[in-house]
Amino acid sequence: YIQWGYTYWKRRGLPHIPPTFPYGNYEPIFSRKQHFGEWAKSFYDQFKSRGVKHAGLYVLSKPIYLPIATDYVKNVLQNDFRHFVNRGTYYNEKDDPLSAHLFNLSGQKWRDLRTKLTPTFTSGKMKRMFNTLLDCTVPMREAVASHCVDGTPVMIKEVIARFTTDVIGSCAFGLECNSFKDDDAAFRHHGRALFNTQDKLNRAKRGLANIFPTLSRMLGVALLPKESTQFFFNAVRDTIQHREKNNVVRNDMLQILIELQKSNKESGKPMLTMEQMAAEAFVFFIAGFETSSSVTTLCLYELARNEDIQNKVREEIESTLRENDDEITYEAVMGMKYLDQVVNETMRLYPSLTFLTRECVQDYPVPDTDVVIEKNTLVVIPSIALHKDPEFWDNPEAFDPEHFSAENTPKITPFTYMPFGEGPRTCIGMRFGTMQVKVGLTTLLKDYAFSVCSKTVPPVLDKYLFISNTRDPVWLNVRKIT
Ligand code: HEM
Repeated sequence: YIQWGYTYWKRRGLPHIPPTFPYGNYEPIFSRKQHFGEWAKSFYDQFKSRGVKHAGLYVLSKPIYLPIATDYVKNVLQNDFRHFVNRGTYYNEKDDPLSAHLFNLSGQKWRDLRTKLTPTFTSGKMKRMFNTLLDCTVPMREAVASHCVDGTPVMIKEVIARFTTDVIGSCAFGLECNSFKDDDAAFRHHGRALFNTQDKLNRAKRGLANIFPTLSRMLGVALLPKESTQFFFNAVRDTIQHREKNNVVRNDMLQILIELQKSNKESGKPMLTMEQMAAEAFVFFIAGFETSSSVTTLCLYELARNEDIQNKVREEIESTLRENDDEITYEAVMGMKYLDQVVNETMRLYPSLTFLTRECVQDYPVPDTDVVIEKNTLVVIPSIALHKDPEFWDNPEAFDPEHFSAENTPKITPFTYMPFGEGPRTCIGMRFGTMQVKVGLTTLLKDYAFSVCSKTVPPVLDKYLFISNTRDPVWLNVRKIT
């Protein structure tokens, strides 16, 4: 029966690599030889060199569809999105209520919630949150300054993770997280717990849930640590109750959820439950702090290795701030063109999600072929492979912000650069994430110069995580600019 299962793609006439029992094509992930994104890239590269436009893979016995040609990628993510509405990630509303958030939800529930939450991230709302975000840069700069005084290298990844935790805690939950004052501050503690890859039981549960979601739901598998679920739920409930009781109004995402709730009530539309509100605030936290922190950290790492590029960004920051009476404003930060190029190039080389997924929700005949992608098939789009494909990028492994210069940007082939995903399910927090990364970089680079030190090692992806988090700490030397 298993052997027959392994002929699935052959029977459909799709190019594939012969699978072996029991892992299918998934052995390098089980033996931790490769990160999932690197694994998907290695197949993309193999098929691409054979001139193949799409292919099939097996995760254990589960068939996976791998589009290679950019028009096929575009069909899945955008043109034929109605066939691929779901992301195919695991959630369990009953046993793991905080997992039922926008990132994981499927079908109509996702559509309804996406429409409701989209107004949270307009540029007007971003401007309203800008000063809250700016306040969070003060302890970050103090932490970096202390290393200039004693001349020790700074573990920049931890400093930035504390900054983004404070930012999201403040802008999503309306709470001061104090990540810099207290090494084990609650939000930072739970943030670490959520990305802890040392817990073997949790790793096994995660693997089971992603490969066999229906069985896992039946078994009541919950992926979030119970104490973290309780912590985030209480934080949201207590804050909402406090605001309602004391008529407190703040410029943050929770306030936007509260206002949404009020307008739903007035117009007789269905209200969000407290669990749903907590799940949304939670996803803003989990999707927002680690992604932005990785991008900022890896950007500083690349700038430390490329002094000329670092100097050029700093010159732009200095001249922009000079023209702006030394004030860091939303318009000043978002208007810097070279900074934008540098951030884009960081996300090309180190996308936070090295691959995107979609689940087929109704049988899909692939245009101009005899192949039909069946309902429930998981589609994997290896964005990192497209980001580094030599057909689309000159010198793809080099950190070169000129890839995004005014001259080169119009030449970028659509669907070969997707740091925030693409199509209707693209990142909802893109504006906020970009703003956060750019504010972090502007406030640090204007006063401090970064360089590599003896402890700096090239970033290696943590193979236990699906997102692209670096396995080792990132150490840099820092010097105050006089
Ligand atoms: C630099 C920072 C960030 C990066 C690189 C990033 C990247 C991504 C990517 C690649 C996706 C998947 C898109 C797809 O499948 O097409 C995604 C989805 C998502 N992101 Fe972000 N993100 C960032 C910041 C944020 C922030 C700050 C928030 C919220 C405050 C956020 C909330 C979400 C949510 C809720 C989704 C799911 C959207 C949906 O399914 O409708 N992200 N993000």
